Amino acid sequence: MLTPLITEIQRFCLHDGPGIRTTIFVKGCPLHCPWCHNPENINPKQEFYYHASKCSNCGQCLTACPSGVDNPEHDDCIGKTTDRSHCTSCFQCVSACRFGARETVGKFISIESIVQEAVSDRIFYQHSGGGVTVSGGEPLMYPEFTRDLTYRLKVKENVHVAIETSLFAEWHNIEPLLKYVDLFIVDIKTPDPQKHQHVIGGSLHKILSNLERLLEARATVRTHLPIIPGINDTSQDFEAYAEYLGQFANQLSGVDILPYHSYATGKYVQLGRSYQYLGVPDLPAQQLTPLVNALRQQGIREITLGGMVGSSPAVENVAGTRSLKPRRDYFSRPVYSPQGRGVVVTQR
Ligand SMILES: C[S@@+](CC[C@H](N)C(=O)[O-])C[C@H]1O[C@@H](n2cnc3c(N)ncnc32)[C@H](O)[C@@H]1O
Ligand code: SF4
Ligand code: SF4
Ligand code: SF4
Repeated sequence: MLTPLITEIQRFCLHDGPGIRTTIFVKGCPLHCPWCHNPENINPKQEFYYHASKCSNCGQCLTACPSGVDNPEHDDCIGKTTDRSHCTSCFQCVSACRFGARETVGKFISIESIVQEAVSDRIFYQHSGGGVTVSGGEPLMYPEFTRDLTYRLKVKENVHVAIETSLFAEWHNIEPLLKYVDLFIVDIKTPDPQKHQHVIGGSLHKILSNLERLLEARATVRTHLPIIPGINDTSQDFEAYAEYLGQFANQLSGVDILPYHSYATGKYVQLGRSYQYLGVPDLPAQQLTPLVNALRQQGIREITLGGMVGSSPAVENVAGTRSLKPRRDYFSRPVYSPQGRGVVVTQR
């Protein structure tokens, strides 16, 4: 069985499905969305973060590195650069660093341990209608692992299971999950097949065919539409999305519009990678009103800006994208949302 490295088991998540959830992030993805806010989950292998704020410039990592990064032509700590082309991922620099400025990303955790950690928050799931979400990276890159994990969570532990996926996978690896996954959250990154192939690196046809098969099988499905400047933010894109999804208005449980945000910029730097969207401002939620209207006209059951939040998807019914109010989450902390994150804008 191909087993993924895990980058995080994140508790008390409010944006990855209904209620309070634990989200499990697997490392590895067959696609490469250049705006991805989880860049640490794209490469399936272990990497390291370099935390500049903790670095004392002691140079121990350079001395420890066997791969020539302490060669005189490299006059600086490799962690500070975006060029790790000489790096062989031996992580001797991580061991050498006494200041915690270098940190490995991704570790193997047994399915038993993942399940144990996830079910420790069962009480919160029960009170909020939450559960566990498998995300990443791409869970379907590890079909047997995901099948085994969701089987144990659903059948043995009886918790609500969601999966966040691109659906870029073979149907025979998706079908077995129908028994164990309560909610499929499916990302449609552009309605344009050519752009999908060239920018993201996978077939849109395969993804949509899998989506339609899930709907035929009567799975519970929401779609995520990440709206990315220069990729899928024109009125033609919005119309294409609405026209396609409108065919399934009665079958989809909802559509979540995710405005582009740049909060992962720092992670790209820490991973020593360049970020193609550097300087691109976050997309204001107001700009997405035409998409909301186009989807609404097609009769989509529920539309949110930013995804589901809190104890129930039906948390609040806000008439328009402008009337964004602070809300209260499960622990009565106000949830302010400049982008309209998690606001249900329409429900039928
Ligand atoms: C990181 S992906 C992981 C799961 C799966 N690989 C997928 O693409 O759905 C989780 C969600 O984050 C969204 N996302 C990624 N980068 C984003 C960004 N910069 N702004 C807004 N949403 C983003 C994706 O569109 C997807 O809905
Ligand atoms: S060993 Fe750690 S603290 Fe010292 S230079 Fe390298 S990263 Fe910075
Ligand atoms: S992980 Fe890369 S940078 Fe660090 S010591 Fe090994 S080769 Fe050098
Ligand atoms: S498919 Fe998901 S995890 Fe993979 S690069 Fe795109 S957004 Fe990131």
